Amino acid sequence: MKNISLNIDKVAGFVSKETIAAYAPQVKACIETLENGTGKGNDFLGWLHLPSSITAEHLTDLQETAQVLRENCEVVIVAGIGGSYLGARAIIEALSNSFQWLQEKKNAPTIIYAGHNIGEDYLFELTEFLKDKKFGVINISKSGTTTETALAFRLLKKQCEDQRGKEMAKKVIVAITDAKKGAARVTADKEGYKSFIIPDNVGGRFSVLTPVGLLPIAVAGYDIIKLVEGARTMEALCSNPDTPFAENPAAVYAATRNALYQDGKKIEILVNFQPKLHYVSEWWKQLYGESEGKENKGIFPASVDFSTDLHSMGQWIQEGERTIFETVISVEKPNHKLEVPSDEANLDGLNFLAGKRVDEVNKMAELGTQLAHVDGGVPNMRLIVPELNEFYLGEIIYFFEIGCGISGYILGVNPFNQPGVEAYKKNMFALLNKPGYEEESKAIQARL
Ligand SMILES: O=P(O)(O)OC[C@H]1O[C@H](O)[C@H](O)[C@@H](O)[C@@H]1O
Repeated sequence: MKNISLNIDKVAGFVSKETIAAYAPQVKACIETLENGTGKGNDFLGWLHLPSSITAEHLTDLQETAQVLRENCEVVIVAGIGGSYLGARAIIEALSNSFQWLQEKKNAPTIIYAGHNIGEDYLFELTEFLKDKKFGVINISKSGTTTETALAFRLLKKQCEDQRGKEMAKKVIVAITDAKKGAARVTADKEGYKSFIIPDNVGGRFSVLTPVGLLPIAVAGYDIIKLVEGARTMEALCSNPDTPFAENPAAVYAATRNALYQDGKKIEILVNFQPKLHYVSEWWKQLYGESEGKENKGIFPASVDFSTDLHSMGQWIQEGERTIFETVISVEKPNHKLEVPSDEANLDGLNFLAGKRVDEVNKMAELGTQLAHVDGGVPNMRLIVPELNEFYLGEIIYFFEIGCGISGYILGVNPFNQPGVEAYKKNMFALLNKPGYEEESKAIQARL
C-alpha cells in the first residue's frame, strides 16, 4: 500500500538539497528529544505514541456512543473551539459529500459546529434552526472553561432539555473534557452524561486522535479504525529516530521549512486543489501557528483553496513580496469520475477538453500553478496523497503533528504551549467584570 509522500524538488532553486540534508543530524536529535521526553514542553507529548496506544476497546466505546447519537439525532452539534473542533471538522469535511446537508436521504446526523465564535446572530440562527430538530450535543473543551464553548453549551443544553426532556437530553449530550477539573466535567458528572477524557498530556491542537476528533468523526459515519491505522503507519515511520532522513517525510518537511525560513521565507501557504480540504488547512494553521509563533519567531501559517483563490490571492502569490513558500496537498486520485461532455456548437470553445476528466484539468491547473509560482520566486513543496480516505487523512494528521514537534524544536521554541492566547481572554474578562478580575477591570477601564 502506498503512503503519503513529500516532494521537495521545486525547493532546490531556493535552498539546495545539501543545505536541507545538512539538517539531518539536528532533526534526528529533535526526534530523539521527543522520544526521550527531554525537551521543552515534555509534559505534552501524549500525542507522540497515541495512535499505537489506542485500544480496540476504546474505539468500540467510541463507536457505541456514536451509535446512540446516530440513532437518536437528526443533527449533532459539535461544540468546541480551536483544537476542540478543528480536527473533527477537517476530517469530516474532507470525507463528506460537498452537499451533504442538502441531501434529502441521510445516512448520518448532520454535523453542525458551535462554540467557536460569539456571534449572536450565529447562535440565534442556530437555536432557531434546531427548534423542530431532534438534536444532540458533543460538548468538547479540554479546560472545560472556554467562554465561547461554555456560552454555546449553556444555550444548547437548555434547548435540548426543553425540547427533548431531561432523560433524552442525558442520552444525547456527551462531554469530552478533563478527567477532573473544569465546568464541563462538573456538569457532565452532575447530569450523568456519558463522557470521555482528554488526556492531560495531549494539547488541544494535537488532540484529533483522542475522543475530541474520533467521536464526532464516528458520529458522521466515518471509519475511525482506518483513520487511526493511517496515523499508526506514519507514527512507525516518522517517530523512529533511526528512519533515514530522506525516508522520513516529516523530518524532510521540518528541515525544509526551517531552511526556507532561514532564507527569509517567513510565510508558509498551505495549498489545496480540493475544496474539501479547506478545514484541513484551518486545523494545520492552529497546529503550526500556536506551536511556533512565539518569542518573536515563527513562520506565519496561511492557506488558500485553489483554483478558487488563484482568482483572488493568485496575484499576490505570483508577484507580491518574496517572503512566502507553498506546501501543496496534492490528491492523486479523485473518488468520483466526471468527464467533460462534447458540445456540437462548441460556443464556449471547450471542445478541446471533451472526453477529458475534470481532474485532468485540475491537475494541469496545479502543475501550471506550481511552475508559474516557482518562476515567480515561490519555493514549492508537494505532499502527495494517493486519495482522500480515512487512512490517508490519518497519515496526514500524524505527519503534520510530528513535523510540527520537530520543526518547533529546530526553531528552539516550546511547541506545546500557547501563553500568548491568554492576553485577549484576560482583557475580555476584565471588560466584562468577571469575578476575580476586579483589579484588571479597574486598570483596563482607566485605559479606555
Ligand atoms: O479545549 P479548550 O480548553 O476549550 O480550548 C480550546 C482552544 O482554546 C484555547 O484558548 C487554546 O488557544 C487552544 O489551544 C485550544 O485548543
